[in-house]
Amino acid sequence: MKIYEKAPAKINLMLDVLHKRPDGYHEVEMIMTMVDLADRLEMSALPRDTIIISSQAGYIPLDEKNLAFQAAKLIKERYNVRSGVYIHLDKKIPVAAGLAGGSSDAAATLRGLNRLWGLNISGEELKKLGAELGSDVPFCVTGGTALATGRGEVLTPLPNPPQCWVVLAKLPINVSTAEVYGRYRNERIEKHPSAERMRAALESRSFPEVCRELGNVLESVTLHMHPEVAHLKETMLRLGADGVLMSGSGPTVFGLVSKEAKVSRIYNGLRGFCKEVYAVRLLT
Ligand SMILES: C[C@@](CO)(OP(=O)(O)O)[C@H](O)COP(=O)(O)OP(=O)(O)OC[C@H]1O[C@@H](n2ccc(N)nc2=O)[C@H](O)[C@@H]1O
Ligand SMILES: Nc1ncnc2c1ncn2[C@@H]1O[C@H](COP(=O)(O)OP(=O)(O)O)[C@@H](O)[C@H]1O
Repeated sequence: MKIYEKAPAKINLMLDVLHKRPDGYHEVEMIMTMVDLADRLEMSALPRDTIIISSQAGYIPLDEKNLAFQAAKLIKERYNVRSGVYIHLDKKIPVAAGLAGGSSDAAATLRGLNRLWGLNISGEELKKLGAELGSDVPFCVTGGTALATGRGEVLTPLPNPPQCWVVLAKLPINVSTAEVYGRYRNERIEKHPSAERMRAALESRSFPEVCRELGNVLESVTLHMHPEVAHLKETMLRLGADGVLMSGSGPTVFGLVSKEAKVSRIYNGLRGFCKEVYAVRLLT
């Protein structure tokens, strides 16, 4: 039997950092949603007690460093599963981009193996397992749109944003999430984004208000280290995007666009100097 799971990318509509915790993580307030840019996972049972990962992407680890491997190992150990699994990852989400590709693969592995091995693990339990793998994994288990607090694992469902186009652009820069959080300083932020106001914008289903409330305090770190990301943001706005923001710790920048007619202009304008550009819909 083969099980297929889709692992979509997330974007952060707002991200605020409250303070650093004694455990080294940062207390955050984020509103996240999914976009229709997804990895695809194929899982099949193996008679031998082993986990094998393959991928068409040459640039991700295929051993125990892979988050899908870690998810499979965790579920096997916790539920005493003796059979093995072969997982093929068809990677479409750019890696280390602020789009939670690895986290979404881990979440899809948890969902898929729950089905493959008939374990009947509840959604709540899958989220708890996910939190052991990474702060963004619990959100990726359920998807939709949510307010994430704590270190990202405490979730409150919210209404989806009004449907629109999302243009994503990633410069060939590597950004480490740990380094960005490590360099973050609260006192450098003039105006923090507001989870309350973004929530109100989502509840009133107002696209202009969603665009107005976009904000991410981690931009203060990544844009300082890589000024070309700020240039990318400006270009996207100039080309006509309705709202523009860096996702997560970056470096991917996304633009929200309501009118389809504008999308190809923005896409083509960006392709001039950025190789990785995607035009997708929100996953609502
Ligand atoms: C910034 C965000 C925004 O959605 O996403 P990405 O840019 O990674 O996609 C997340 O907070 C990232 O979540 P995730 O990528 O799962 O992080 P983890 O693996 O749990 O942690 C990686 C490292 O980031 C730091 N970290 C992460 C989360 C958090 N709330 N505080 C932190 O300080 C810690 O140094 C940790 O060792
Ligand atoms: N299945 C996976 N897909 C992508 N990256 C993975 C995976 N497993 C482990 N990684 C590693 O996780 C790191 C973060 O990748 P990713 O989740 O794509 O980024 P981000 O946290 O910025 O959204 C990368 O350094 C990558 O090598």
